[in-house]
Amino acid sequence: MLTYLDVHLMYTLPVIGALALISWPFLTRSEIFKIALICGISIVYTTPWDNYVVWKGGWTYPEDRVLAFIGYVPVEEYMFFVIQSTMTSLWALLCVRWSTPCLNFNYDRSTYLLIRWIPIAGFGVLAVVGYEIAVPGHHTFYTGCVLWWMCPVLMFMWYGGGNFFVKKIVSATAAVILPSLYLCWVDQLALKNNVWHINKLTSYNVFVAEDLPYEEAFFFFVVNFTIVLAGACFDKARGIMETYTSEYPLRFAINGPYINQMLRAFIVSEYLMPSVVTEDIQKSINVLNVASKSFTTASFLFQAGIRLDLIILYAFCRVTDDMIDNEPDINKKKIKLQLTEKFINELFADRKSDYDVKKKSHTVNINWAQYETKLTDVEMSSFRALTRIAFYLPRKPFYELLAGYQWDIDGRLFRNEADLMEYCNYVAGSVGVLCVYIMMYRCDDDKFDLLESYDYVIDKAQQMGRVLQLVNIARDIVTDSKTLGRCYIPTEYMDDKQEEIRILCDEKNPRSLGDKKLKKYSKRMIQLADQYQSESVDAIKCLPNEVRGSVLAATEIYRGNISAIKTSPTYPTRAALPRLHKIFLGLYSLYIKSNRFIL
Ligand SMILES: CC(C)=CCC/C(C)=C/CC/C(C)=C/CC/C(C)=C/[C@@H]1[C@@H](COP(=O)(O)OP(=O)(O)O)[C@]1(C)CC/C=C(\C)CC/C=C(\C)CCC=C(C)C
Repeated sequence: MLTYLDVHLMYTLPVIGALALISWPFLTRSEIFKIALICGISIVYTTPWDNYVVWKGGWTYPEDRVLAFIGYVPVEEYMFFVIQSTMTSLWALLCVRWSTPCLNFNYDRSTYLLIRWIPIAGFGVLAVVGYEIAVPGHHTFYTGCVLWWMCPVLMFMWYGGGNFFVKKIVSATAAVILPSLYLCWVDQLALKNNVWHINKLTSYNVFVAEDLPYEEAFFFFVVNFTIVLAGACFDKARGIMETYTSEYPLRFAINGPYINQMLRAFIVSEYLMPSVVTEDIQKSINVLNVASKSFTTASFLFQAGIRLDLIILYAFCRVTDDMIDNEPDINKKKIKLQLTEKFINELFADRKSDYDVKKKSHTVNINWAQYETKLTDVEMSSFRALTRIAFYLPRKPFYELLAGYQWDIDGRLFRNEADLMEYCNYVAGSVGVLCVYIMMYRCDDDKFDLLESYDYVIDKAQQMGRVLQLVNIARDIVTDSKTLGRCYIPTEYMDDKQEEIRILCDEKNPRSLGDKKLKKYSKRMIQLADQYQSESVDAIKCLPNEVRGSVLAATEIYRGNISAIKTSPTYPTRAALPRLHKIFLGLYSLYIKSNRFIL
């Protein structure tokens, strides 16, 4: 005999367990808060309704199939409120987390208002109709009860989150449909086994599948739609706060002021916010997508707020690097570097020391006119985007990055590994430090602070940056020579220094060195990278919990280039792992390898 508890033990709880296992790397504090909030609201809002419907005979439970009743409803039914909310929210997380929230903002006023008000009017009418037809004992009762119960909530949520939901319609629909179909199947099983009965007098007696009254399917779809919409409202509010940091300055925290800010962000219409911010972000994302498949793949493993700021930082680093690399005239290169330095000076003009950071966003006085004439659209966008996150970043790493660019302009050669490491520190150690600041500020724990381990972590983040830069150099010997006439190989590695430098930097014909030599140089730098990697990787355990797996995965995906070099019989040009291999490497690091930093 199947009982209601068996239904949970066999069909709902194992699914929640499996979904929790799959989604745990993405279950940040704010995601857990969101799910808990949805569960809490669902218990409070559904309890009186469910008791009312059972009292009026909408459905019944044989006493021998349930543990006990609280009011008119069995305890397993109360459990179900939490189970359905959790199951659908976890599944929705897996469906919708991949896109950057601000890209789902609708800035067009007229379509925004139509998408907002037409469904709200529809829900309003349905609520009234539902109330009218929810006559106890009548076959319209069940349908009517679902309508008057859910439609007012949908009206409220649609006001703030409807447009956001529509922009994510494909993933949001998948989030609604699959758990609804699954619950229909479980329900059908329970109905067949007499775990509960739907009253024939208060329903239409229309069956969508064998033994499954249409009202049951309708119920699951409507409730799951409400749960996914509630999640979308939360994500929209967070997206607004993380995109418009000046207007919404508070960091994530579970307290009154933050929740108040969140409500404001939920209510606000996206079209009232400046769309240029999102356009800048879109351009930064394009820069990343075009420039680096490794970091594009890795970026998806971070929660939306951290991902966004990492992308902004990436785009700034990439365009400033390209501004210099792609400019053939040496004098123009210098002018571009000066311009970037001027911008950094203006951006950090109010800092008292190299590592001084601000707690809240504030207006920065930048004379944009002088940049507009000299920078391209994409460059301007990445400069502007950085301006919105710079308040919590220190200035020193930016100056180090510029010092690295200066080395490139000067075409400096590296005599030995010490020179190589110094360069790597400038261009990538600096980036490692900035990544740590982003993760500290944007993580879901406003109390998180590195305190005692600060120097250690910063040191190791620089080291990890150096590791990735070494991989980059070991991979790009051919491209650096051919496109830039640059050689980053320490000259102490070379048998005939002058000749090889001539071939690489002047002749730009790296292939004439032969695969054997190119591979030899590459492998020496990879060895160095591996040694530093094993020294730095342990510091990951000092980072906020929610980013540990993602940081490991990001660095491992990039280091995957090493195996692409090693497994190639010749020295490949820009060796890279296939996309699927990168995804596998990322997931393996995220789920398995990172456990030693988390457990
Ligand atoms: C997930 C994500 C979007 C991350 C972005 C990280 C980021 C901001 C990278 C900046 C990249 C950049 C363009 C820097 C300019 C100098 C430069 C060229 C550096 C090389 C990067 C490679 O980028 P590229 O565009 O060439 O990519 P492809 O090879 O074409 O795929 C570098 C190799 C530097 C990268 C260095 C880091 C990302 C720092 C890593 C360190 C941490 C994350 C800290 C870890 C913390 C501890 C405690 C260990």
